[in-house]
Amino acid sequence: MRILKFGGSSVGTTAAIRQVADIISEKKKDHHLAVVVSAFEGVTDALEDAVVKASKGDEAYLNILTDLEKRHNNAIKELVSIQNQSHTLAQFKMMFNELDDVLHGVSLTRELTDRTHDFVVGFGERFSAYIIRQFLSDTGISADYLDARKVIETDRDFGSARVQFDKTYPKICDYFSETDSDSIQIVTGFVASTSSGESTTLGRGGSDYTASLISAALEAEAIELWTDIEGIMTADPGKVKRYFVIPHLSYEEAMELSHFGAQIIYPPALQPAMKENIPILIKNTFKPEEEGTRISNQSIPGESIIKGISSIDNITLLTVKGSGMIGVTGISARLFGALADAGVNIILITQASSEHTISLAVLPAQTKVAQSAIKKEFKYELRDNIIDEVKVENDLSIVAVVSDNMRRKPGISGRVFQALGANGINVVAIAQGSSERNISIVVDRKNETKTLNTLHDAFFIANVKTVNLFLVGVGLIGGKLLDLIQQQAQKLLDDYHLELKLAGVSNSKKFLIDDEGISMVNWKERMMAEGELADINHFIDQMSDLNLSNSIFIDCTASDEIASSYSNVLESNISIVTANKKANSSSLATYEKLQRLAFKHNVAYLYETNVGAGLPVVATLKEQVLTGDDVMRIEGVLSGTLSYIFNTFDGSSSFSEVVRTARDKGFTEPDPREDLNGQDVGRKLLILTREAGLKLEFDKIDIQNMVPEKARDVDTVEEFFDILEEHDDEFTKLFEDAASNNKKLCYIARYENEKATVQLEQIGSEHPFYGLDGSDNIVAFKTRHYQKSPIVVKGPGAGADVTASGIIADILRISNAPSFREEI
Ligand SMILES: NC(=O)C1=CN([C@@H]2O[C@H](COP(=O)(O)OP(=O)(O)OC[C@H]3O[C@@H](n4cnc5c(N)ncnc54)[C@H](O)[C@@H]3O)[C@@H](O)[C@H]2O)C=CC1
Ligand SMILES: N[C@@H](CC=O)C(=O)O
Ligand code: NA
Repeated sequence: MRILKFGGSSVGTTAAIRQVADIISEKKKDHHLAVVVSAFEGVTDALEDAVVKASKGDEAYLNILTDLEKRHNNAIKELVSIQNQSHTLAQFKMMFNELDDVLHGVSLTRELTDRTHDFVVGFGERFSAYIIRQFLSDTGISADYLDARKVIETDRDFGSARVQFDKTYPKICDYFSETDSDSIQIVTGFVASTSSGESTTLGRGGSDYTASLISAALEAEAIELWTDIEGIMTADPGKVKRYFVIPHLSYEEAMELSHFGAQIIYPPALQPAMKENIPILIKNTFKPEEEGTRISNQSIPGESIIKGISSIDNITLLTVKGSGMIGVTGISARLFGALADAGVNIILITQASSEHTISLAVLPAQTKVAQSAIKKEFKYELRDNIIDEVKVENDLSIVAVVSDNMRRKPGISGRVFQALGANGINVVAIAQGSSERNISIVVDRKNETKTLNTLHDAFFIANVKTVNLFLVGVGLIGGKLLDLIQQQAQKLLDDYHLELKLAGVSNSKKFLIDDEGISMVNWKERMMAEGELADINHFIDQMSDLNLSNSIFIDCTASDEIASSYSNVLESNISIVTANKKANSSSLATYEKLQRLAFKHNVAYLYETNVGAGLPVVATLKEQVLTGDDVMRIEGVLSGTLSYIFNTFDGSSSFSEVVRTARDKGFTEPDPREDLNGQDVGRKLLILTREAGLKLEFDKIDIQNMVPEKARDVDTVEEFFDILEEHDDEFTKLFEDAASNNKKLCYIARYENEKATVQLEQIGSEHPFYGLDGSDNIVAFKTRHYQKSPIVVKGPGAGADVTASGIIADILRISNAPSFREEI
């Protein structure tokens, strides 16, 4: 025997009821069935509303009745064949009249007892079971109507009646043994009756309870709870987008998940079935082919370590502490006794190992009651100051990670806290259930969703992890970055389960933030249509308000303003990847502050492309320093633009033309004067010295400026080029001078013996930099470990492709942090 139960949404429309009939006729091929049904969706609430209104003399209850009658009559007309319709309508009318009479009585007496209330709200199930039974018979499925009041007996505590198991089970057994087993019993959910036949109801989870009782009495092989969702999810779909259906849960896991907010089943209602080890299946009426969730004591092979993550979004934490708590036996017993007496429901308890403090979580509505219960119980201890005033912390959430496996697998909590730390989530309190079946974490309410997502990503690693990108500056480099991400998207997804999502974008005119993601193809049209006026502070505020896990801020501007807002980004626990050199080359204090902030907030601050574009220059130097090496000299060609210019310029075309070509190839800064005046190279040298641990300021670098005086202050780049043209001959002369010495021009940055210089030099063929080609950069680090033969990094050091790939490399460094992908 299998017990099927269809909830309100599964019988909400006649189309749904037809679907139910299909499921039943399919199932009955292989099983004996009993079917429990809820009232049509919304009917119980309507009955409740009507009876309350009637008791207040509000005539509007009559309208509710009219609607209810119409709805059920229409269902009969749509579902039941013509020849059976009038009989069914008449039978229904009789039941309905009974309801009508009671409500009329209530409206006259203006009195609503729990007993009448129970009687009225149970009508919905009687109506639906009756109509469904008629419909099934009509379609050729042999079915009987069973009013559960006949078989389920409760005490007389109307409103919260308790089932009398010793009476109920035999009644169910007797009833079923006397019925024709080929006929399916269509049972009214939710309703029961006292020994003298007065109607009662089974409370929350009512129809589930009915199914559970019948299954326990008949020792059914399984219960199937048919609803409008596909099963129990790994997390609340409203908060975690990448949830999925949990294939299997133990009874204890199901209870634990429900305790912490997953409202799919009401475990007390399923207790009778669990006691008899009857498997419970959660299935979707509208997608019957889906597997759903199975709750049983038989685990399935290959189950994930964690089953689900749930949360309670608003709780208050009360902390009791004081010297009077140490080593005094019975304090917790008194505390919890007092709270129990006051009717306080304690959701979570943690005790410091020092025994000095006990914290407990309660629902906000119970804070006051709990506080005064504690005050009363510890009146003398409070007076004598051996227990402090109760500390109250509001606006907190509890997130619980649930699994049976915790008892067997070490390291789960390590993984939880590593993932939280990596996302800058502050943990207010921690508790592990005594069952060792859950770890509960108390966090600020504003971090609830982020915590859920972070943990979901950390544990369900077979699933995709999303990294949320917030890009500021979509010019040459930013634009190329978006192209490259799209190009790599499939591979990253397939090989690394990584989705790079554009969650925010800004150019100098507008910005747009959308946690659902912004298309990397038509971001611009959307941003210009829907976006707000560009404002970096608003951008950062909205980005941090979203509080998404795995967020990275990417700066592809050359802007000082953007650079000066990095500290706000890091303080919002968001990592930064930047191609912009302005922050790292401003004051030493700023550089150091940003490093400190990143460390403090446990986020990444990466800027490989600041020097040598995609070449691994910064990373190489960082590693050397971290391994204890000392940098003695830094020497290099650090400008792709200037390298290209002096590798190409041979007098055959004018100097200004070569500079234009460098710009067109995407090597130059937005303003090429920044390259020619040595500022860009100076910044890079400064950044390298800082990475090497040297404390240098920009003004200590001696820089040779190659921009003609007249061109330095003109407003536009075009004006600059016009003036540069006038000076072409001077550059030709420089080239010819060098050539006459068998040398070539090379713009070299150098740091040695506390001296930093950036200058144009003539170098001969013996010089290691002589053979540079195109936009090549070269940098040589002479260190204590590498004195005779310095470490050299060489290759194209400017251009959109190499720079964009360098930025992606930084993004991947952050995304693949161990907390995200580590297996236990
Ligand atoms: N071109 C190259 O080979 C390399 C460039 N870089 C760096 O990459 C950065 C970008 O360079 P490009 O893309 O060539 O410059 P670009 O001028 O093509 O793009 C910069 C974009 O940033 C936007 N922008 C400026 N201020 C803004 C603000 N306040 N808010 C939002 N957007 C703003 C501009 O409108 C422009 O579209 C620069 O910092 C550059 O030094 C780094 C390594 C190599
Ligand atoms: N303009 C720069 C670009 C890289 O930082 C260069 O030419 O090297
Ligand atoms: Na680099």
